[in-house]
Amino acid sequence: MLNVKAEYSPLKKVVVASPGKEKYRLTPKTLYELQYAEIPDPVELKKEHDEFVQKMKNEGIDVVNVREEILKMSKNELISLILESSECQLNESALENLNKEELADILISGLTAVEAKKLGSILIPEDEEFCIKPLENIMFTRDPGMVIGKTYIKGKMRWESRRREPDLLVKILKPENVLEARKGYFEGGDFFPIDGKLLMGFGTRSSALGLSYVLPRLKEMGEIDEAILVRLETPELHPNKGIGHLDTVMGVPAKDVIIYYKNYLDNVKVYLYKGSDIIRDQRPLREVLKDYLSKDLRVVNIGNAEYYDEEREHWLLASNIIVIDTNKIIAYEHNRITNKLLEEVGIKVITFKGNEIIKEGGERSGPRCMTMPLIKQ
Ligand SMILES: NC(=[NH2+])NCCC[C@H](N)C(=O)O
Repeated sequence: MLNVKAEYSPLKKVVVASPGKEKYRLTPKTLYELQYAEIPDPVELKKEHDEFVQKMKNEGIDVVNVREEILKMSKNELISLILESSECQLNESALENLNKEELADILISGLTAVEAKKLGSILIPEDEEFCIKPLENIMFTRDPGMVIGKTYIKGKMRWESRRREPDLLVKILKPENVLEARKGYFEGGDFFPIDGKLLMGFGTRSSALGLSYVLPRLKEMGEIDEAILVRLETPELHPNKGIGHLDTVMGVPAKDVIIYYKNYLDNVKVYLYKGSDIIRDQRPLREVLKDYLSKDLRVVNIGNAEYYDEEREHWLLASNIIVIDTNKIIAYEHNRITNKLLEEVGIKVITFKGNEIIKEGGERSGPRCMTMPLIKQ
């Protein structure tokens, strides 16, 4: 049973995806289309992710891992998904000889032309191609699906390399109430439920069309009555540089605390979805949020809004935290200034090292991106 009340509510059940063989398939040639900026050390990366997951388990959180859940699919289901995803003509009976672990791994980590040839003859002049591209970003479970109240929203991904993820997650998680985002783009990194309302970024990853499709439907379903919409601006719409999702520029660690990239957010346009209208609110986002979060909202500026610290800790994802309990979050260790400011306003910050995870670079990612809450109340 799904239930997500608010960004700042205690986390009870969450979806993650451990990194695996797909991370060994990044090369300078494929980085760009797979939305990466650098090549991480896959061994250290896995250790960092394991430590992060362990820290959630230590807090008694029920952690669902995509890599384990996918094994619950039948062999036939796995094979038909592989055939659907493949750009090459694969030999079905060779696939039948593989075990479930191997099939699941092909779906997530992809299939190179060399591997495909081992399964039967394929005609291809170059070996460096993928018959099935790796789901390089599956580790960022936040984005392809999201829960608000009891409704699961099946996302719609802006960039090609992630377009298989929403379907796969629905097949794995089998949520009961699914609202599918059918128009524009709609991604979880922009999506912040706040107790019957929604705070949502758009313009870089999610789009205005995505919002105009999903919001009225959420309202009809009784999951929201209003929404605060933040227009994200980026110098260049590019799959792996510049500003990405809303969670790369702000966080809501408690009902009365926000983490805020001031230099950027004070200049973005804010709209309110009320009644059946969308109207511009001329105030800076931090003022608007006082009406929705708390009159006594405390704003923790990234890097204390000191230019060099602010720019560095923004780039290293200081806003990208996961709330695990009331006034308790998990954050990257390396954002020391912002973390200290959070402690000073009464937030307990549990940290972990993410030196390889952060090399994803691209449109930036951190603890929030690596979690999809199923129960948060
Ligand atoms: N919610 C997030 N900030 N997710 C970050 C995802 C990073 C991933 N490389 C992408 O560009 O899709």
